Amino acid sequence: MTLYTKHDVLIHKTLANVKFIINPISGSGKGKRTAELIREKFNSPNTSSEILFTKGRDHAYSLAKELIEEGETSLIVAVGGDGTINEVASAMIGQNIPLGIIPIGSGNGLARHLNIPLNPQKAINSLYNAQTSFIDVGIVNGKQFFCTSGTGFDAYVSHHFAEADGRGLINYIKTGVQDYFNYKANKYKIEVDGKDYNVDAYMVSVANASQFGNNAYIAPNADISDGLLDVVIIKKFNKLNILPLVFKVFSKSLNSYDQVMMLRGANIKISTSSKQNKIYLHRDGEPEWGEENLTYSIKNNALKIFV
Ligand SMILES: Nc1ncnc2c1ncn2[C@@H]1O[C@H](COP(=O)(O)OP(=O)(O)OP(=O)(O)O)[C@@H](O)[C@H]1O
Repeated sequence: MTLYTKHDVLIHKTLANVKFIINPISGSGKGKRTAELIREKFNSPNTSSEILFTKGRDHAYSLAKELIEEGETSLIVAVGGDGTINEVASAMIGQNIPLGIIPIGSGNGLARHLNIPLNPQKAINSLYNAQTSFIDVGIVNGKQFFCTSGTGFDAYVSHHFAEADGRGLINYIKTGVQDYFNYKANKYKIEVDGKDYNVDAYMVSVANASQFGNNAYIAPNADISDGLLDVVIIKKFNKLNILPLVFKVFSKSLNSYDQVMMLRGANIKISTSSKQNKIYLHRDGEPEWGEENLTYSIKNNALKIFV
């Protein structure tokens, strides 16, 4: 007689009807190969699975929305980078169906934070050992983010990266280096849970997870289910001193850099001024335009995940 544990039963139920939403252009384009690996692994008669490819921006959101409305899916797996995860997860907030992740993006910040394997085969296999948990959802001006958001230099780079010829880490570094010498600091008024700060800064990041991706730890102590957002302000500094800053970002020690200010709170307002009346913003690395006043809040443990 076979004895099944509670965990076996959970896995069996969650993998009974799995839908994979794949972004074919994420990262360096591993989508098609990952689809083959999924087909090989999910070919047992006990599980039903389907693979859907996205066709452009926001398509992952509408695919996930349709799957939820149909009501037959037991698990939706986002196969892509942070932008794809953002679209799929935005449709799944407050739902009972959990989100799985197979990271094939350029930065994979959320997947790295959650310790999901970056090798597609290992990430697929890890679904068979996954557990259900919940993470917070960040909101900026009414729209969701799950990893990081912010305004200033990181948002400026995200706009130019979206226009670059290719994706992947190398293109991201090229864009960042080109932008670094053009970008100028701005004055910001930042309110965190009712307390005001006035700063001259290169960027103001708001983090739910600890990193942008590629192990660039912008908020090394961020906790993804504490109901709080980490606000990281990189104040104006001598641009020639970039190397110690970069070193601290990649060694998880940005909090010890003297031109960095770290705050934490649930309700955050960021105000600045710009000649165009709109400012560079990003949500999970995807470029957007924000108004001169940004309002951030958080929904505690509003997304069910299976990782
Ligand atoms: N078929 C498609 N063609 C072009 N763009 C697409 C397609 N499907 C989705 N997109 C868009 O691709 C963009 C990038 O996706 P994603 O974030 O997954 O990859 P990435 O940027 O390489 O990884 P990361 O965010 O981890 O750095 C998103 O804006 C998404 O909406």
